[in-house]
Amino acid sequence: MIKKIAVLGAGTMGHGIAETFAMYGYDVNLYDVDENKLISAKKEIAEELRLMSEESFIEAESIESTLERIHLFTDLKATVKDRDYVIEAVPEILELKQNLYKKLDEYCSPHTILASNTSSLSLTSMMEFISENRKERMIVNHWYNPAHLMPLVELSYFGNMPEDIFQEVEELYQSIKKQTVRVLKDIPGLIANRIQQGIAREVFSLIEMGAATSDDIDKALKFGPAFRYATTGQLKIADLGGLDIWCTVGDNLLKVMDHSEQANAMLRQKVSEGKLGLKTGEGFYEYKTDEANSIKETFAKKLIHQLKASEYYIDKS
Ligand SMILES: NC(=O)c1ccc[n+]([C@@H]2O[C@H](COP(=O)([O-])OP(=O)(O)OC[C@H]3O[C@@H](n4cnc5c(N)ncnc54)[C@H](O)[C@@H]3O)[C@@H](O)[C@H]2O)c1
Repeated sequence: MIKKIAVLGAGTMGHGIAETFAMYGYDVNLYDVDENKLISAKKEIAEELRLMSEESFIEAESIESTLERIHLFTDLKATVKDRDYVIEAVPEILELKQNLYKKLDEYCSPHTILASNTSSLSLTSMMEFISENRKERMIVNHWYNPAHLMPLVELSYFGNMPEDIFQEVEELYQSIKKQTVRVLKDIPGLIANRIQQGIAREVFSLIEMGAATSDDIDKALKFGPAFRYATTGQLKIADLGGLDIWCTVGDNLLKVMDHSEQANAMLRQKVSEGKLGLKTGEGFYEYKTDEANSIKETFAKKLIHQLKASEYYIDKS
């Protein structure tokens, strides 16, 4: 049974993953090569817990004990030596991850399960230098950002891991109230990122052709397709509407929609001009320098409310 967790990399994803396991009572060792990252991660976790408590998602009294369950490390061997489950959220560089797994294979106990939060690297390539026995205990567990608020975790189900070990991982995620899905093929981007890129490609194309303002395109998504996607999903929606209708509309529309195989040209232009969004004050919208924190807080609050609402429609089967 998985009890002791290690999270490697305390950045955008790692801090939120550590926070989530600790919120649900797990003992967590959080490791980073940069000590400053560990310090800022702990501060960020405390802030996020405060907001969740203000929004009545967690009890205020639980914050201190949650923080006490997260132990900070800069020594990899010490981080993982007694751990049952280790999840890595280090930068998306294949060699870096391969080297890390080589060390983990050596430092971890034979029963330890090794998971990667990779967004785009194949499990097969990350496993290249590790022992055959450990390959049975390696898995991709892809979380969504922000990790402590987004329910989805995609689990690779590629056949390398025996069923009983896989079920242990699934049960781990059930115990922290995540919605897992099994991804059956080792494909770049797994499932959710591919769907998201498909939507983003058309959204960027619509703004490029001047079909509507940024605000109206976002509203069309939020109050149109995304509104029902949150509750029902594309395939069930297709069934509800009728596959014949989807077939006809697909024939009419898909040929006039964006087919490009690269990132959108207008998006690339904005990047080259340094317009990177909130962090530089301009992207598709403009931002005042002092409003970044309140925008992020409002985003997090909305997700907390969405998370509470999802109790009604989440798949409990
Ligand atoms: N950011 C996202 O939205 C997102 C979403 C899902 C998955 N991911 C994936 O999660 C992983 C981490 O992404 P991130 O956005 O959190 O990155 P990040 O840059 O925010 O954090 C990475 C952390 O790893 C640390 N690090 C660097 N080398 C290390 C090493 N050898 N050992 C331990 N720590 C090391 C860095 O100091 C940093 O704190 C990547 O594989 C990424 O593709 C990211």
